Amino acid sequence: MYIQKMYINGEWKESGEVLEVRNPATLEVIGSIPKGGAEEASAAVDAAYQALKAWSAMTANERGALMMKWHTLIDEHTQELAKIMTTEQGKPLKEAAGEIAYANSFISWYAEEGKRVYGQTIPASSPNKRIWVQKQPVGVIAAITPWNFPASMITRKVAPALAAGCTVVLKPSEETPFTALKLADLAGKAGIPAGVINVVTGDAAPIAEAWQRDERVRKISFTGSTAVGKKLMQGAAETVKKISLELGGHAPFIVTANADLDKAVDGLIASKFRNGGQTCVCTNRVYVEESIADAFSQRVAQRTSDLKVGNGMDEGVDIGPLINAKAVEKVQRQIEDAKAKGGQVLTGGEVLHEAKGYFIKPAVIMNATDEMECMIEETFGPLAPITTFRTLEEAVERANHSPYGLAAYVFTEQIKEALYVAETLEYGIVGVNDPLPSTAQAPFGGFKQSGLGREGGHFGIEEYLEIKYISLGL
Ligand SMILES: NC(=O)c1ccc[n+]([C@@H]2O[C@H](COP(=O)([O-])OP(=O)(O)OC[C@H]3O[C@@H](n4cnc5c(N)ncnc54)[C@H](O)[C@@H]3O)[C@@H](O)[C@H]2O)c1
Ligand SMILES: O=C[C@H](O)CS(=O)(=O)O
Repeated sequence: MYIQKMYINGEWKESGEVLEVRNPATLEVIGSIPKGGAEEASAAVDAAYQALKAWSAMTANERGALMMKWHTLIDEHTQELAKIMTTEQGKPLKEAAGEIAYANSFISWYAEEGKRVYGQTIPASSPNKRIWVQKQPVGVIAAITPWNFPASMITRKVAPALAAGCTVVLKPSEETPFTALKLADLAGKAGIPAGVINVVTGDAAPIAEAWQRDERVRKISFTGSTAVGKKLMQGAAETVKKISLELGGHAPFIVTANADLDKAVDGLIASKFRNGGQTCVCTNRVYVEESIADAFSQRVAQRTSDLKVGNGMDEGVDIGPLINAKAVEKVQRQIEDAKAKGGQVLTGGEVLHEAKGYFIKPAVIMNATDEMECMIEETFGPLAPITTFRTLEEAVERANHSPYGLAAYVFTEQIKEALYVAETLEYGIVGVNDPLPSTAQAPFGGFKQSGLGREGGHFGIEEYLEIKYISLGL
């Protein structure tokens, strides 16, 4: 089921040592990947650089047609890919299949968008000149991706890059490499030429450092923690590489007294507990207008306690394991800190010791205060702290009081409230009565320390294009 080799220049490669990959639900070793390093990283750049000229010389239609063949193969292999994802990442099978469809939507969307990379003609100020602007591919792209969305965080970079005429060297997370390797296998089978997509597995730092030093790599596209993003941003300066950063988040979820309570409760459950709370746009703080706080919190607690925790391969499971022991410990630590600061646990927080995997019951805490760790530090797990507010101005001010600015949510049926909050929140993505705004046609990205650049929509392909101005003297 698992491809356990690196994909460089259209060939499967091993290297001396290996890294084991475990199933977070059972702790069983499910396979291993080559522990690639600087040498393999450089070989991948050789391949991508070699392939660049021919790939960028193709028309957008020709590249798009090959991307759609890849799309078809991914669609045909959805169940196999979903099973690979669930066993290496833990999310329930239905969520994994949903992610494959979401990942594939970037391929089909950008297969078309590549045909809409338009330039510009500009009226010259001199009669004997003609001036225009055209867009050209940036070149070799180095992509580094996280474990929480093992397919879509890859195609959200690779699809626009390929459509723009770029070639890619990719390092997936060592926690979830097998989905990436299967996607690369299907790309090769679709006829995407050798060297256009290369996947290097192994120790992140030496691979990234080799790409940072290599002048042929013209852009770093990273999705992951803010801490690592900052390191990559510093490294990119050495050779003035372009950089896209999709980093951490700490989403506020604001519920006003004018909200439709059913919508707001459903919305919080969806936004908070998707992927076990391990998404960058998961709600991290809940602000509820004082007058409805008790009713809202009790309903959220009931719905949360009804969520089924277990192995993602099992029917009816809503919440799989977290990715590792550190992730469970972080949620536990934040719950203990909240309790010590006056928080009241309405449900959840118990670690399932009887199960071998990294399981913790989803938790809801009332009487949260802004001094609690969970209200400041990204939880990246199934914990919903609820606090109250009296005025919208207070809610927005507290919601904006964060170094993060990725996603935020507001639930109200009052249009003026919705507009006021949406327009004053300092976040790159605002869901108004919508807990799941992410989609291929819209720009995804953050303000502040949540990142630089956008992925998705036409903004997403511009990240992989250079602007060239041509002036013709007559
Ligand atoms: N904004 C987004 O779109 C988005 C999406 C998913 C996850 N995230 C964020 O990612 C974090 C969780 O993912 P994670 O634990 O995989 O993040 P992480 O930063 O630990 O790892 C992300 C990737 O970076 C690699 N990496 C680790 N150390 C590195 C180094 N020193 N140099 C180069 N690469 C290195 C990892 O191997 C992995 O491939 C959370 O903060 C989450 O908010 C953001
Ligand atoms: O975790 C980060 C992902 O970008 C979440 S989403 O699936 O794109 O919403």
